[in-house]
Amino acid sequence: MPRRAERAESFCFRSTMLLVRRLSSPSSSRRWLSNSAAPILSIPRADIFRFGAATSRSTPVLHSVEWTIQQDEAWAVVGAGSGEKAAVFELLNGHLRIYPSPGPEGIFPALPADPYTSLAFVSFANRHTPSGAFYDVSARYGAVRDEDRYTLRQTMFPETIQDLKSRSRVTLDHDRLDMALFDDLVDKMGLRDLLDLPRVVLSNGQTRRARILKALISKPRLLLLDEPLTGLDVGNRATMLDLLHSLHAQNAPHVLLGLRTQDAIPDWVTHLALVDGGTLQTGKKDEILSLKDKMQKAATPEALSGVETKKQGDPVVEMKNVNVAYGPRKVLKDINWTIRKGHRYHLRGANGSGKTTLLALLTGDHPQSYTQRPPASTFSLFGTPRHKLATTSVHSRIGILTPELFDAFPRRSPGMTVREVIGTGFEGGYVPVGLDEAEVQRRTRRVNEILDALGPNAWDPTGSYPTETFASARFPSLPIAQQRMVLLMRALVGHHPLVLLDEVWSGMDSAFVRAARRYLRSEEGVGKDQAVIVVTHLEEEVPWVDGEVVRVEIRDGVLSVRE
Ligand SMILES: Nc1ncnc2c1ncn2[C@@H]1O[C@H](COP(=O)(O)OP(=O)(O)OP(=O)(O)O)[C@@H](O)[C@H]1O
Repeated sequence: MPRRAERAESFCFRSTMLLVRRLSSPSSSRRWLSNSAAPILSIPRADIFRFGAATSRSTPVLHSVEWTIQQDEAWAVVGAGSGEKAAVFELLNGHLRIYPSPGPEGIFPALPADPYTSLAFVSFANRHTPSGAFYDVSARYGAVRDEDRYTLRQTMFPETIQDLKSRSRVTLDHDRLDMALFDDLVDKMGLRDLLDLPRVVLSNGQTRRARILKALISKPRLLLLDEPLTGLDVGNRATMLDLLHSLHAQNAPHVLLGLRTQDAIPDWVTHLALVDGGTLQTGKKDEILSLKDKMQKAATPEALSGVETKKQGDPVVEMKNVNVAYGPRKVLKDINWTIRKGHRYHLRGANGSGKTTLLALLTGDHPQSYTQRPPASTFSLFGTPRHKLATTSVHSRIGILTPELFDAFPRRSPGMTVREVIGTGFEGGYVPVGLDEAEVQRRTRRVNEILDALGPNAWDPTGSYPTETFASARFPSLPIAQQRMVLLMRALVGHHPLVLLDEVWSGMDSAFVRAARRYLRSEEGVGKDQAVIVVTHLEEEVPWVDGEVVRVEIRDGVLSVRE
């Protein structure tokens, strides 16, 4: 019997078709595509430059691009480097210069004269926080800012809220607004129960579905979705793919996906655009797949010795009967879990099942981490009851990378250098600290060691990116995949007793993932005196294989541990 939440979040193809009929019904105020026979996209043959870069002297971002998308085709852009895939989406969003110029008719023959008013772009490959400003990772648990109180429903219609108006990326055209469509999509995307909760409390997967919903209710003609499945659990992936397929089949809207080279390609995708080394190979799926296979080397983990999964190793964390509830809403229920030194854990569970909440307890960021006390419950970290530890002391003993930390990490221009960012991992803070000379030397050695292991040597295919250039680059100026890698180095640099890695692979292409997995499997990466928890929905992203890893699963807030 499927669980209630699963039933609520699943939908059948038939009901999707009803929805699609609504999306494409004649009562819709506008037709989806202004010219029904013309291609969606047409770039005859061109080089692509940044605006301001001289054509004669600069290297194009993408060269010799030749790409046509017909209305009955379904395309995915597959990127070996997320920076390069991002460049393709920049091109489609009109942020790059096309040479020779496509002329007044532009590159979207089937879209209206100003195509960008009918195109929506949602990316999960890149962070979407607009400024480099710091925000509080724990805001979700305390609703510290006024805007954190806005419900999901309110943020869907920002024009109803004065101070959200100016921040809305997707502006809703009232002419196109269709409440029946909104209601249908809310049900099909399993968001009904969440509509009146503050937007900030939504889990990652819930937030991602909400962002796609927001784009769809603006009724774009063309929907660009970069890595839409990132962070979605297996059930929600299938649901989302079915929905996108049905919408695409009716051109309501036409959907173009962005995928990483290691991602599975949906069956209904007919054509691929493979971006690699500044070139874009376009064509039928099978032809391009054979090229892709050559690029993607097998990433099967090597045999590993020394990792324990038996009930040995001193406890790093002990949880007995730990609970988290918001009023009547119970999110974690009687959690019993001993996390031990030397053990590697794979934590999984459907979207909204409680994984992030559990991690927020472990980092001490969740206010209810204080309230877990005997006799009702026990919660100790590093041998001390949590309520007797200062949160900063907890932070200084945990190496961590999560989507929330990735978004929150300061990026105000010009920002810290890569070396400085990695160095902040020793203390777990966000800024470098003053130290005595011996400690500076020790830390410098360790930072150099990790830069050798996970810097450009490990993932730059050209071999021409000096580690020192990378180390002194400004963190905010790096492409997203490299920023993730730097924050992974920050999480591992201090050899902390507990390492928490939540969805660290999103936005990372296969070369980065291979390098990171290899390092995590080595003694230099994480030692026998450390416990590591990896959170991912995808088995292939777990660095360890059966026998090396303890499987931990949360279902609706109930945790089970399989040693
Ligand atoms: N302050 C809050 N009030 C009410 N519900 C909350 C609050 N904070 C979190 N929740 C709910 O708790 C549940 C667990 O959220 P959590 O982020 O831990 O899920 P998750 O397993 O990490 O999901 P995902 O895989 O999508 O990241 C969600 O349904 C979320 O909406």
